[in-house]
Amino acid sequence: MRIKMCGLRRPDEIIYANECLPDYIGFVFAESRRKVSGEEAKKLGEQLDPLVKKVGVFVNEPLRSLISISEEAGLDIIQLHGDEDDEYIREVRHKTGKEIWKAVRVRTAKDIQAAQELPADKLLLDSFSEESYGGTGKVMDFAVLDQAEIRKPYFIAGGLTVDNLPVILRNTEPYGIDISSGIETGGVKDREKMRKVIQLCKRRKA
Ligand SMILES: O=C(O)c1ccccc1NCC(=O)[C@H](O)[C@H](O)COP(=O)(O)O
Repeated sequence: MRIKMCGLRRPDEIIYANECLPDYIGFVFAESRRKVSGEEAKKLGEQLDPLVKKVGVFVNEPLRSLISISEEAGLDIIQLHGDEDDEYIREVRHKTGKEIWKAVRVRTAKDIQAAQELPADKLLLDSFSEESYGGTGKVMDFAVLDQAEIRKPYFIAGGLTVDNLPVILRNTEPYGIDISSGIETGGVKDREKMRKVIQLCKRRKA
């Protein structure tokens, strides 16, 4: 199972990622306390172990700006976390040639069914919140996953922590997990929590 750790924005957080080697780290380019610029992401990415892929998280970003950030930061994958539609996603693929993940803020199974008709490669199933598009630390209702016929590889996200991961992993079969708030203490990434998440997921792989 793949692991994405999202919202890294400080050099020490990159050091922690290099120590524990998640499959992906995410840079948030949307409005958020975790927001980084293309230039900051480029500098952080230069310190990152090349084994770890860089995912850029965007919310309804104007296409030109997304392309320019993607090039500057040397992103491997584009994660669309807003209300991006079929046409926009096709344009992103055409202009960047990158793998695309579409985030779904899940309320019902219908949200998932609708999103999997979009031309994205993978889905990232996140909790719904009125306040923010993502990174809320809110857990979704995982029962919804059983009501949807999910044909694309998907990540589960939203409020995952070292405490709830073992139970969630026992009851779901995702392609990967995505975690941000749950590996933070006082708003910054926590080396020990990052290490623990990797340990828990490896245990599941075995
Ligand atoms: O992380 C953010 O601050 C953020 C802001 C706006 C849009 C998306 C954002 N994050 C996207 C992610 O992929 C998060 O990892 C995902 O929402 C899960 O976050 P969390 O519940 O904090 O683990």
